[in-house]
Amino acid sequence: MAVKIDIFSGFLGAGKTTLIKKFLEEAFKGEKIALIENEFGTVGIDGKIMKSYDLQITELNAGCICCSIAGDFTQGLKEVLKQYKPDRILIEPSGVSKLSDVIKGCSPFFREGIVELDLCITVVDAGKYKMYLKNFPEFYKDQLKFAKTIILSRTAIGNREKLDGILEDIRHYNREAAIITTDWESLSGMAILKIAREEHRSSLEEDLQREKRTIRLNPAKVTGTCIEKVGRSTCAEEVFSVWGVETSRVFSREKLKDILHKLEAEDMQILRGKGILEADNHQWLQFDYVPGEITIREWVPDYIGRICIIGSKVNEDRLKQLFEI
Ligand SMILES: Nc1nc2c(ncn2[C@@H]2O[C@H](COP(=O)(O)OP(=O)(O)OP(=O)(O)O)[C@@H](O)[C@H]2O)c(=O)[nH]1
Repeated sequence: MAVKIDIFSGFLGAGKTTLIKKFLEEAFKGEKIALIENEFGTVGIDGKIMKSYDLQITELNAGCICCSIAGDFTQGLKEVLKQYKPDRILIEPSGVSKLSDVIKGCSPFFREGIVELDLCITVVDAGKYKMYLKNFPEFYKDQLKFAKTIILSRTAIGNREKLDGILEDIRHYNREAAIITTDWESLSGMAILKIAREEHRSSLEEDLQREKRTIRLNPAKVTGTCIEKVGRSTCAEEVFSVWGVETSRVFSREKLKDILHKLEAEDMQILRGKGILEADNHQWLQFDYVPGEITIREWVPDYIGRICIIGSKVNEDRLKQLFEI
């Protein structure tokens, strides 16, 4: 029987990892699961965050599995299939990956019948929809266009009118996908799974055919630095930059909060920050930063602290100064 593949796409900080956790806890019980975790930065954080779950994790960092490390992705997928023999493989591309390229990376495996696409989800932060669509249209539209299910996150912050406006706008890019606007908290993982499986109206084959009509692949470039398309496709590395560091530095919760607040005021267009750090009294903290939202949680001890900051104008020296590293 073909191994199921689920792709969890979505822009930086949209809620991909959070959704994967929900499915693991509420919907995928009893299945042998492998997770391919792709981080744009050199320092992986999500792989550590998912460690408490019973699954096989393959981390592919320092680039996007859709372009600069596409070869590593193919190899990683092969190895997971051969060595782990899972029932299901979850793929979390970096937030700046193009979904069409991730699907294309899986295509040879689909064609051989080794794997079949089960879920193809894009998570969209309802609060930042317009801003990201305006500033990063090439990446954002691609993630919307090729999803079979689009799930809005942070719906609690928007009124119904605003959500309906987003819904209407998304339909310009994707008329087929099932769009979930209900707050996740009130839906079970099983309910989301059922919607994602039943409601989308086109098959992957149809999507690939549609894609073929609009994208001409240069086979020599498929595993190279960037899949070449008619009208040149932009690579995430050309638009986004990242600062990642491992550190033994100890931060108080207050100090960390203060630094993250300062990120907001910096002229670096920081879009995402995440990390795991040692705090006072041998405690550990895990933090998430998206513009306008800082979350700091208690965490389990690790052997080293990690910070990853992604933006469009990242200044490493200034970040080192801020974090005092
Ligand atoms: N309030 C609220 N917070 C959310 C929601 N979804 C995600 N978050 C928070 O947003 C932060 C980022 O969520 P992640 O699930 O790590 O997002 P991601 O898409 O995996 O992010 P990347 O690591 O950039 O790929 C975390 O602090 C989450 O708890 C939501 O629907 N509502």
